[in-house]
Amino acid sequence: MTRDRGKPRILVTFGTRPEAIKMFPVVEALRKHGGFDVRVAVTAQHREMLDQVLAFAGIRPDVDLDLMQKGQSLDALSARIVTCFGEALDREKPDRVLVHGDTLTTMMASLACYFRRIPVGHVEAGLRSGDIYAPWPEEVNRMVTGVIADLHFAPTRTAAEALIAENVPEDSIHVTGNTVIDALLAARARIRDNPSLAPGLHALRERFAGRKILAVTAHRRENFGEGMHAIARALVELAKRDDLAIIYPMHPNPNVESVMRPALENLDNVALIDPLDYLEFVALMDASEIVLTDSGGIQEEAPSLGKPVIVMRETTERPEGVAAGTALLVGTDTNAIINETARLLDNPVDYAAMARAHSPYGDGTASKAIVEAIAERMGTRA
Ligand SMILES: CC(=O)N[C@@H]1[C@@H](OP(=O)(O)OP(=O)(O)OC[C@H]2O[C@@H](n3ccc(=O)[nH]c3=O)[C@H](O)[C@@H]2O)O[C@H](CO)[C@@H](O)[C@@H]1O
Repeated sequence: MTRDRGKPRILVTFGTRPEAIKMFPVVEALRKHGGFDVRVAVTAQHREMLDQVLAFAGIRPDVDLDLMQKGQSLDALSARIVTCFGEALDREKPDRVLVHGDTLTTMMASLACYFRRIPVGHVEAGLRSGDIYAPWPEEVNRMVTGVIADLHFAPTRTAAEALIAENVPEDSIHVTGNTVIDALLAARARIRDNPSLAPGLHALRERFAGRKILAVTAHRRENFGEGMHAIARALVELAKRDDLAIIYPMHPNPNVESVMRPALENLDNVALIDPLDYLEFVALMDASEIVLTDSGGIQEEAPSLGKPVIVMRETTERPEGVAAGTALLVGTDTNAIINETARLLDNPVDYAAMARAHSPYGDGTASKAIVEAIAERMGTRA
């Protein structure tokens, strides 16, 4: 390991697909700045889906802890992260660590930094649902990280206010927009320049030509059990419409598969497929009429593409989309999912009101703002 002499070392860390999507623009912006020795450490809390994003972003991690194990419990995984990431810190000796969001990687990496008095910058800080069990365990993961971090990059004013209400010093909070929009705009530009980059969708688009596409994802832990069954029933009912096709890239989780496969597998106008590469998923959202999801990141992305989002969750820590009129929080009530989707499909005025391409989550400049704030705090010149 060689140190880029004289430059402060920043270690960027993440472990899951959504974190990688939201952090690769930050890594790029730090490198572009030129004043930092930039290193990347992945815990690989999710292996395959993470690797796909790393390949797309052209990032080769400097440290790969490869921690994923089958059926990992939250406590065993937490213990492995704090121990192994701590050892990596002792080798890497960064001047600052950047973490993202609300995973176990986020919280346990922050804790390992705290034990060594290494300052932590928290990207996507200040999201709160107000309920420590929904989403679980993410709400507490991000709260603990917020207590340790000395730089908080809040994607929106609402997130900054949540931090201020928890007595986080205002001068440590920067409202930057969400880096997911930086990633999305980069991905969309790449596909528009070169549509052959998203080949997986061609066959599906041909199969469903003339139909309106609903893009669906559902895999949140809070929805396991009855929530998943209720979502499946709604999709079965919607699939009876012959003007529709449903494309559902399904998370490889038994709690999802065991419900969705029997319900949807044999329906003609439903494609239950493997998770898509990021570029393909962006192309799918772009090609769809409405997005139905319980995902966090997708609630942020779809409005930038002008797609109404039906959020199949009881609470959201992303209320900005609902307030801006681009997302509807419908929960997992079967009838509510069916009725709201049908209303949008059948009522062009309601649809147009939601589809106004307006994102409350930023304009694609979040990473640049984050790097400027770090450079200012560390007194680093380009
Ligand atoms: C409580 C909560 O909301 N927590 C969130 C949740 O993240 P999420 O719900 O956003 O996660 P997903 O839905 O898995 O990912 C979404 C991303 O993946 C892309 N995508 C999707 C389908 C596909 O087939 N191919 C893809 O490429 C898509 O465009 C988007 O960018 O957990 C994270 C920690 O795990 C948290 O940090 C985050 O707050």
